[in-house]
Amino acid sequence: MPAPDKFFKYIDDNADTFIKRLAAAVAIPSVSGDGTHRKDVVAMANWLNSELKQLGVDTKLVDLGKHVMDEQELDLPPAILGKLGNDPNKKTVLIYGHYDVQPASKSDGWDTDPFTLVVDEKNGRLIGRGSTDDKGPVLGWLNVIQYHHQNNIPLPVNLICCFEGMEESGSEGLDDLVRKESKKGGYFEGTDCICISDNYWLNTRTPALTYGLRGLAYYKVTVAGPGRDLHSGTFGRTVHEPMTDLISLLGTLVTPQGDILVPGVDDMVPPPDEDEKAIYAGLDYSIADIEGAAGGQIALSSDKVAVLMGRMRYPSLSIHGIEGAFYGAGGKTVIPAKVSGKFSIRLVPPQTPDNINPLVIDHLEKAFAKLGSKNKLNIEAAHGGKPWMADHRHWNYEAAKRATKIVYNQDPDLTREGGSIPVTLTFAEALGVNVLLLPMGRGDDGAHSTNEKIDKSNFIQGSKLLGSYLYELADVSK
Ligand SMILES: C[C@H](N)C(=O)N[C@@H](Cc1c[nH]cn1)C(=O)O
Ligand SMILES: [Zn+2]
Ligand SMILES: [Zn+2]
Repeated sequence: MPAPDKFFKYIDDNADTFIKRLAAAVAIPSVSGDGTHRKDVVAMANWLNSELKQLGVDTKLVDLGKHVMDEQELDLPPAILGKLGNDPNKKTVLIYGHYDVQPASKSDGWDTDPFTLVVDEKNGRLIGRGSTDDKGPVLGWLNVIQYHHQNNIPLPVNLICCFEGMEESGSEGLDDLVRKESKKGGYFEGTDCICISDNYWLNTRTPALTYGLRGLAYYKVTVAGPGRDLHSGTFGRTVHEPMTDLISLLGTLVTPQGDILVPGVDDMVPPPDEDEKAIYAGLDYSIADIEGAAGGQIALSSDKVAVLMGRMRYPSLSIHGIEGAFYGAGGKTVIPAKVSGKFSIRLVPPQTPDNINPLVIDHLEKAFAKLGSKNKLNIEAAHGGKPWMADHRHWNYEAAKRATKIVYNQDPDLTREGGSIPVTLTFAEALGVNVLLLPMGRGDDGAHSTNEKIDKSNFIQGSKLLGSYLYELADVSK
């Protein structure tokens, strides 16, 4: 049975209430990667837990223990597990999402306060940190549940929820929980399939179903020598400078064309055959889409297939920042005593952090030795995750395809995502069931960036899509 018209109408009629709830979520700065915000991440967990309870979901908060971040021991934010429905005649779907966000501050270049949701009526946009990644999609599920709860209508499937607060910082603690609860008698027992709404369409017009994610290996490389910051007039050309060493090292990692210079990394990936290239050629995507989303005419190639392969099926190496460097206004003439470069590699099969880390460490050590510097080098392999691919011919995808057709009157693009959701593979392996990624937002949403947004239509139609997917799931043959 398809989702009833009443459901679609309810979502439209309650759009303002849903946007208010999104505003309340965005207002909690649940930045997992910054220890000073840990209490906000926990506040966000409590808020989400209470919203779920009010909607009739039977929830519990699970303590994930402690971890060390930036030399500080911190409590991990809890995972929220929830259940709604327990009918043995219905399929059981596990939904996952995250309630933490990337850091954001007005000084990064936001036009408005990142933690105040701005409703831009003129352009139909909801702007704020987490609007598309991943508070909007998580609340999309709540919108669906609210319709059923308020109207006393059972969901067409049994629902198991798993929401975490550390996804943007390596999902620490979650893998163990997922493995434990996937065993016989565990909380996730009986799961037939999984759905994750935490990525984006390729463009701004075509809905997508996603069957692959890149993995991630994140590094912090530190160069230190002087006992404190130095005057460059007094010490310039008299000492080995950490910043000069670090910049030289970072310069050995990747070319401006994106080729990875760490020996063995690019070579690990087999080239595509003609059939695979045809898949990329068939996707609704253009150079204007990537340049529009990037906000500049800066694509590495004018060939759409090459650009798509760079995002979906090749590894990439990005340099993110330098800690300890002078970055303020004015012309401070300092030699920083200790600087840390941060970079990451997005991984594709057969790459994993375990087989990539030794290559990166060996390369950096050799490159540093060549500098002949007396400074000290420290390399930290921080968080990471393996890449993931699913069978997109599975009934889970069929249900999502039908739902997309109903809500958007369009067939979805079948995509592989360039980003990473580390726990996806853990769920797939631990439960042995199919995982579907069902994105809500558009390719130009600016996740992780300044002025992150979700279009109001994506939030509202996306909520209909999630609900409709549950109805199609109930119908589709296993
Ligand atoms: C695709 C997902 N919404 C996402 O943004 N994942 C992050 C995960 C991550 C890892 N380190 C920091 N964040 C990503 O792909 O960067
Ligand atoms: Zn993210
Ligand atoms: Zn996300």
